[in-house]
Amino acid sequence: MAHSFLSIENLTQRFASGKGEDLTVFEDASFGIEKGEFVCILGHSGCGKSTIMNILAGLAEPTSGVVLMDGKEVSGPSLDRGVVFQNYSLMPWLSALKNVTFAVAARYPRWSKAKVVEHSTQYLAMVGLQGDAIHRKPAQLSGGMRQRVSIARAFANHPKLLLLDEPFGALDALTRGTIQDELLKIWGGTEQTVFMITHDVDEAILLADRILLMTNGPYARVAESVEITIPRPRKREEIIEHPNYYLIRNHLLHFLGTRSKVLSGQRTGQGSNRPQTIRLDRMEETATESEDPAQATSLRAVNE
Ligand SMILES: Nc1ncnc2c1ncn2[C@@H]1O[C@H](COP(=O)(O)OP(=O)(O)OP(=O)(O)O)[C@@H](O)[C@H]1O
Repeated sequence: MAHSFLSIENLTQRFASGKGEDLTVFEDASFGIEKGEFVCILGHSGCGKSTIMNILAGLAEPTSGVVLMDGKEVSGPSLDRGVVFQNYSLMPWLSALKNVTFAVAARYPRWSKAKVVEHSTQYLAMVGLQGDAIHRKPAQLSGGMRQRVSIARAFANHPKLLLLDEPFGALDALTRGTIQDELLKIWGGTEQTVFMITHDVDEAILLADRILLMTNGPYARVAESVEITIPRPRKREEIIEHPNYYLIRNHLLHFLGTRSKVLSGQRTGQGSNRPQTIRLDRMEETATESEDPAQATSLRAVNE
């Protein structure tokens, strides 16, 4: 089988629980992400999303299994992988601009100082930060502004893979909406691949090409890969009008509400656990033979 751009192969994570027995967070998890894809992962608290993210970032080692990016094994952090966490992780003693230039200068050591500043300023402007604000230190910025700085910093470095761990979790709904739009705009203009953790079903539908659904832990599984069959560009106000919107949303909510528990702890035996591909598309079905509107729902499950 040809490898994806990002290939997660038989990833297993166990932690010593302190009571003598190990905690198996997930076992033999396998999935791929293609170049340029925007993939979100949804699952209940504790199922292992951040653990997967940390392994992808090279910040943690799995108990067994490998992650390949462009065919090469991921080990240790790299400038090819940009990470945005919920808690901003900005350097408090540097201005917003310097937080970005610091990273850009490390990524492009041969660039002149002027070019580094120009490039960084441009990315800050893309997330709506300009003028006096970019010379302020993180403590003098609002939470939303700080999060914009970390997003600008990550994007300005053109990582091949952008890892976002609940990047908008701490923001109010309005700011969240604005930054989601900015993120889509920047991502749309680049070749970047995005992997994002979120707890927000609507955010995932708005942003993702595919949503990975995890069952509850321990022995959590990435059980499904749900395609978002809503064309881009997507607008927050219009997306809910799309015939597939509630179809997909209900499927996700049902999984999170019921099936994530039912499927939890079910071990599928030996070998890699690949998610089932789910494609829900009312349009496909209505465009073909179905005459009964109640039947005009296509649910195709394809084993990868
Ligand atoms: N270093 C560690 N040592 C022991 N157990 C750990 C460690 N890191 C994570 N865990 C456990 O592994 C499980 C998965 O944790 P993880 O943070 O990946 O979950 P999550 O899905 O990201 O949760 P949340 O949505 O709440 O952030 C949890 O039961 C957690 O307690």
